Amino acid sequence: MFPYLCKTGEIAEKILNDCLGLPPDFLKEYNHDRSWDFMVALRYFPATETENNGIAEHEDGNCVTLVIQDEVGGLEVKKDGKWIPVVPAPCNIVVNISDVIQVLSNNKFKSATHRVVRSKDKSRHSFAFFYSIKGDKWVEPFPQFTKEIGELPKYRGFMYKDYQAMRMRNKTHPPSNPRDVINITHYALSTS
Ligand SMILES: O=C(O)CCC(=O)C(=O)O
Ligand SMILES: [Fe+2]
Repeated sequence: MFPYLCKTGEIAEKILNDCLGLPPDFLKEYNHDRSWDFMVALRYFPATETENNGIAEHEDGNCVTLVIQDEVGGLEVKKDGKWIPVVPAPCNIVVNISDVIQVLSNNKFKSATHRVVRSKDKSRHSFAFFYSIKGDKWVEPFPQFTKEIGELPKYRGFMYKDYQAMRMRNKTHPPSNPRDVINITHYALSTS
């Protein structure tokens, strides 16, 4: 399954490359190492009377995420402030844009805000495949979305593994104030 999802990630990356108007294979050449890709198999127990949170609202920190969910559903994506259920269908793979693409494209493409809501009486199963980039890759807005079009970068550059380490720390040492959870805005620059 893993090699097929790698391949699917490459196809999604190619489509994004073309939709962003980048030269052919530009993203592929930037992201040629697959060693940081990983996958998780998740099980969500049924909601209780008082609690239905599966995974709270978040954006993924990688490049592109592929989600395969079972027929129970529960994945939701936020659009214009509203939560839209991603209705499960056999053989469907959900493709979520994640933070790296948001930064490289200088916000032209937005990282999908999503969450999982647990169903009342059924367990839910899903696979999430995180198509990533190499840890020592430098991430900053591409010139095609900044100086070549006269726009200021909306993020300062960073090493992918440093961002991942901070996200991991959010989990191992959750800050007491949710405001202090580190996400991609940590690297945001004021452009005004
Ligand atoms: O289980 C799912 O459908 C999504 C999981 C997810 O968003 C994540 O692991 O980041
Ligand atoms: Fe996610």
